[in-house]
Amino acid sequence: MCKEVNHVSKHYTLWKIKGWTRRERQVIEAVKDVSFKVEPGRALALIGPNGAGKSTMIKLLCGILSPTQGSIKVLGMDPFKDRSRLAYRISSVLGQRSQLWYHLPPIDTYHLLGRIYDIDRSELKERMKELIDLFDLSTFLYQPVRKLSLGQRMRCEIAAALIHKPEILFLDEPTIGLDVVARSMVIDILKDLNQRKNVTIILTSHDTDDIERICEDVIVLNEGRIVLESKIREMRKSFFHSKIVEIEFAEQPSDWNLLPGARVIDQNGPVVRLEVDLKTCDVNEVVSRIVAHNTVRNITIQDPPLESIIQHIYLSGYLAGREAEQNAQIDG
Ligand SMILES: Nc1ncnc2c1ncn2[C@@H]1O[C@H](COP(=O)(O)OP(=O)(O)OP(=O)(O)O)[C@@H](O)[C@H]1O
Repeated sequence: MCKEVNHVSKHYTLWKIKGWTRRERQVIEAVKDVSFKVEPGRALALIGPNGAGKSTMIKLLCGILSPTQGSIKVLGMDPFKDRSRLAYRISSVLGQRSQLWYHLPPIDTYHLLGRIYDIDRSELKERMKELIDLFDLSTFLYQPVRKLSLGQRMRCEIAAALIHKPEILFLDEPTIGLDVVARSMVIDILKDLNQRKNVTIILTSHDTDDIERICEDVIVLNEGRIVLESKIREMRKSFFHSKIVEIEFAEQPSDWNLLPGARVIDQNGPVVRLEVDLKTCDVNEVVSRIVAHNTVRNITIQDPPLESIIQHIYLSGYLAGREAEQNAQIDG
């Protein structure tokens, strides 16, 4: 087992100043009784709306925070207590915590990290060459980090995280703010690391494209609790109760003759997008009726985007959480 999280909760305590002399204690339950396991070599996405507890969970797994309750084992160690021993075997790229020295060029950070991780000089040279080629860093390797673009900096940051060949890589929003090219490069590299080098990846992202391209497993958090733990493929299957039909009419449609269960979600001139609820109607029947009454240029039938499934899960998780809280209040 690569990671085991057992009934973990994390509370933050805030003190609100009330007047001149009084302080009021406020406890924020960022993670509530969370348990899950991750096998080596997997790629797991932690997703959820703002404030769901994703970053807190990543910080708990890296040993930056200690749990208020419960226990965590990463590679057989307690990440908080064995943080320095574990640091040789894991790595993290967390948005606000840069490993790169701001006023120095990335190459200097790489040499420094080589010393920190006791990497042999010739091995470090070889490793740096590999990473510089992989992330295409050569043109800005000697420029101070403060002069790099966001995309260049993120590539340098991930390369720095990989210098000691970690077995697990934690990433908090690795593609945020990157342009299409830099983003695609980062995604391809992470995917490759996971699939070919067997590096376990745990990431948080708000981007469904990142999630689908890099990860096979997903945990959805909402208000600190797990609301769904699944393989992405299965999540798609079990939540797909609709199809999206895009029709390009030869001229403005006169009679769509829509069945109950089909609804227009978007229209742009002669191009119309319908959502068909598969529980109440048959997509083929919807299409045949439209074709029988109109001249049609093109039809495509697609699954709805992963984003809409995730929205649905957030909403149902949110409602279930609210219901549980209300029931607890009534019982109490
Ligand atoms: N250092 C802190 N002190 C107090 N409260 C905190 C602290 N860090 C996070 N929180 C609170 O804990 C909850 C979970 O925050 P967290 O950053 O883990 O969520 P998140 O899912 O990563 O959110 P986002 O998607 O916005 O980054 C939020 O209510 C947040 O305000």
